Amino acid sequence: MPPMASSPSGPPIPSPYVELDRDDWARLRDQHPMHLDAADIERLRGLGDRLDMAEVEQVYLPISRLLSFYERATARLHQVTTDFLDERAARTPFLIGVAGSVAVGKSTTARILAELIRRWDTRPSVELVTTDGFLHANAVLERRGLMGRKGFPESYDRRALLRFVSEVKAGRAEVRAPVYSHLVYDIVPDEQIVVRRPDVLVVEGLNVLQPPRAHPNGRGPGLAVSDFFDFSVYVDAHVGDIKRWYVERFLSLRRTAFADPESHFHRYASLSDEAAVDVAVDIWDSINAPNLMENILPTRSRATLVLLKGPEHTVDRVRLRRL
Ligand SMILES: Nc1ncnc2c1ncn2[C@@H]1O[C@H](COP(=O)(O)OP(=O)(O)O)[C@@H](O)[C@H]1O
Ligand SMILES: CC(C)(COP(=O)(O)O)[C@@H](O)C(=O)NCCC(=O)O
Repeated sequence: MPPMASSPSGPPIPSPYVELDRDDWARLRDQHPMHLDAADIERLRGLGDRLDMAEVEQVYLPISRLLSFYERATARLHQVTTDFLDERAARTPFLIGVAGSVAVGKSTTARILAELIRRWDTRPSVELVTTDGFLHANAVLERRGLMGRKGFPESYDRRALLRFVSEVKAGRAEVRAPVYSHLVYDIVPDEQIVVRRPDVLVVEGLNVLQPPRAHPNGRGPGLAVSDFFDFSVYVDAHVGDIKRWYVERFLSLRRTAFADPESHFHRYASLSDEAAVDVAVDIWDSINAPNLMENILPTRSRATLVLLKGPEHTVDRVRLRRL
């Protein structure tokens, strides 16, 4: 059972979640078909992730089945509103948010969900956008003294991200998103992702479940990106495990991405293991851990579904919102 929220007075508030272990969750796949093979999974798996065929079948196929029910129910709900307004129903994309810490494996989760949805019988068109494209460029972050705060809410152009998501949801024919490069550690000038009225949009990023900001003129909070989500997933793990995955990934990146002279981290390519661990731990402790504790973890309770990973990077338990 999921923990009950404790309150300072009175009986505990019942949790809106039901928590299942992996075996019980796996049964909920029912007859949902598997269309991915080992090569697809290899292609979709991020560096350091342990995703395998069993995890896709036991964890992600039940999610895909649930999402197909949500998608149909959401379309019907939308129809109710347009009928009520006596308007002609315009198609609106189904939006899914994927949140969680740096190095927890959000991008693998987002890619696998996108791929499974593409293979539904209805063959929906699916786009995937990561929020790093909405980070301010390094030049702006430097000017504002925010280079050590990359990934914190204030390091993003939140208005542009909100505009992007709301325009896609409104069914705009063509909406553009900027592109970030992990290699150069900056926004790529003149490059954009063009989103053309997909049936489904997956939005992945650290801060996609952030609550709305207080309005500067005191008129109360405005809209948040998550207000446009029809479903959201938070990828969760113990902070000590995530830190270890971050450091291990940093060590492997020395031989791959950092070896590229274009890489922002190229100077770390030739570091010894000990020195590389020191650098990775320093970046983790000074940027990513405080961001996780202050900004990301507090948004977990806003997710529809929480995937709880064990020390081996595998999803061991699933928590689904039912209230
Ligand atoms: N310095 C880097 N150079 C190249 N690729 C990177 C670097 N840091 C992260 N990546 C890649 O970027 C992707 C997103 O990483 P991250 O934001 O940590 O999210 P997550 O691990 O939750 O998917 C991952 O596929 C990761 O391997
Ligand atoms: C680019 C990121 C902020 C992630 O962005 P997201 O796509 O989640 O919005 C993050 O991967 C990052 O680079 N953080 C800065 C500290 C570090 O180098 O790990």
